[in-house]
Amino acid sequence: MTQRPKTLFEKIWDAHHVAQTAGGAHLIAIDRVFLHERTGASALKSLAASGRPVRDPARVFAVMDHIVDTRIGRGDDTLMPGGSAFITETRAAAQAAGITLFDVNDPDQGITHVISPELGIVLPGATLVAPDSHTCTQGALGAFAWGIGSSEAEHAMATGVLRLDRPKTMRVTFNGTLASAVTPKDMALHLLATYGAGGGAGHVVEFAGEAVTALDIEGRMTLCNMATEFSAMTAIIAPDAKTYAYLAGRRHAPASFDASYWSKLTTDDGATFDREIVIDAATIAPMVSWGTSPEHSMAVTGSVPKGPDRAHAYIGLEAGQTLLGTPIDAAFIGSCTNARLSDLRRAADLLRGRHIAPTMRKALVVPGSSAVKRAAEAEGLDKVFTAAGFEWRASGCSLCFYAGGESFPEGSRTISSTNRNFEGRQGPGIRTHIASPETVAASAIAGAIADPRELAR
Ligand SMILES: CC(C)[C@H](C(=O)O)[C@@H](O)C(=O)O
Ligand code: SF4
Repeated sequence: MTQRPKTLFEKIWDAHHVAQTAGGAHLIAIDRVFLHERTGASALKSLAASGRPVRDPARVFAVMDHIVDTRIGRGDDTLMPGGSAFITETRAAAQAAGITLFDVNDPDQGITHVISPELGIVLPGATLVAPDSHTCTQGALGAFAWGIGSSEAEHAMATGVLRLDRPKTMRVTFNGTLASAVTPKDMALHLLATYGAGGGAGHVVEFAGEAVTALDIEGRMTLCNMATEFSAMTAIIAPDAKTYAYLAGRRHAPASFDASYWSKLTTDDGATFDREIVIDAATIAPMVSWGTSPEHSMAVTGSVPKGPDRAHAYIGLEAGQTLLGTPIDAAFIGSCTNARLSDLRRAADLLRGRHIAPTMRKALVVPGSSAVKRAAEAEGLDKVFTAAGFEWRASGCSLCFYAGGESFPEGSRTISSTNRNFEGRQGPGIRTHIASPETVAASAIAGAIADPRELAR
């Protein structure tokens, strides 16, 4: 009997399906749990308080990324008022639970979704959960990886399973080839601008097509990172030879990949999705957000569309205005979206021998992990950034989100390689424009929103 064709997601789901409850929910086996200090300590503490151990500590990892101070020479002190408690409590709870902790000054420290792939913790065909909405990033390795709440994290650690309603499936196919200076960030913003921030609600989104296969693993992570901005449960990309080459030799990855199993981790011909979207990659331009939702995004050369009045009022841009040439005060290159080595290299390529505009009030680069920082320094990228007028920091989430301490100068209009441009996301009153690292670099040089293609020529 031939088997019904299955999507990649269905194969991972079926392989991890433990049972179905009387109410119709499913119990899914969880291979890895990843915690960070912003939400992790509460899950660990609540578990300990209930007298239950972590069922299998070897499958649970924690890192300090959200609250840590990214100024060089840090300890447990942080700019967030009261923030040190997140760090010290996570450390104590992680040690008591016997899980692996990447502490503040650990050489493997970094943003959760950067270090999990870097260390080979997330694997093709595996399930991974973390109490963080951008866990979808890790689907780029071919895992079913999704963000959960703290109480679900507690449940997963105690039992090794989670209760789920079966998500719907969607395939987003990017056919053709990206134009030069167009990046995975632009693909994500194009998808959001076209189909809306609610477009993926309730779905596991498989990204497929030539333009996705052509991406390197770091680019695939950028694309998957923004699935949560699309309201998707998560995203996934079929693993291929690039995935295996990326993972080879990573500390927690298996010594070899069994081709007979791993090569089956693809969507079968004839498998069906609840929804399909097809995009011609060649039509995508460098994108910048104009408003206060990632769906408020547009081609950098376009004019601002009519959106909600409140978004126009907050961002201070009218419908019909061009974005190009809009003065900016600050620039940020960082986050789990766009702070991997390839991102820093591409931004540095544009900044080499140039300087940010004298009107810029703050510009900083925060590497996605301590390993990325070391690798960038070994290539001299830190020198390129500092010579261009950027601050060079230690790794962490930093100004991707406002934790209550550091922000941009009051009233700043900021261009940022991050994933969220909500009101107040980077600090009270801060106006955020999200874009690729190339567009951030080009705009910092111009002191105004700029088209990276102009510099790349
Ligand atoms: C603090 C954390 C729970 C949050 C998330 O879940 O995404 C943060 O990482 C973010 O990007 O807003
Ligand atoms: S870098 Fe930003 S988006 Fe990513 S986990 Fe940290 S705060 Fe969230």
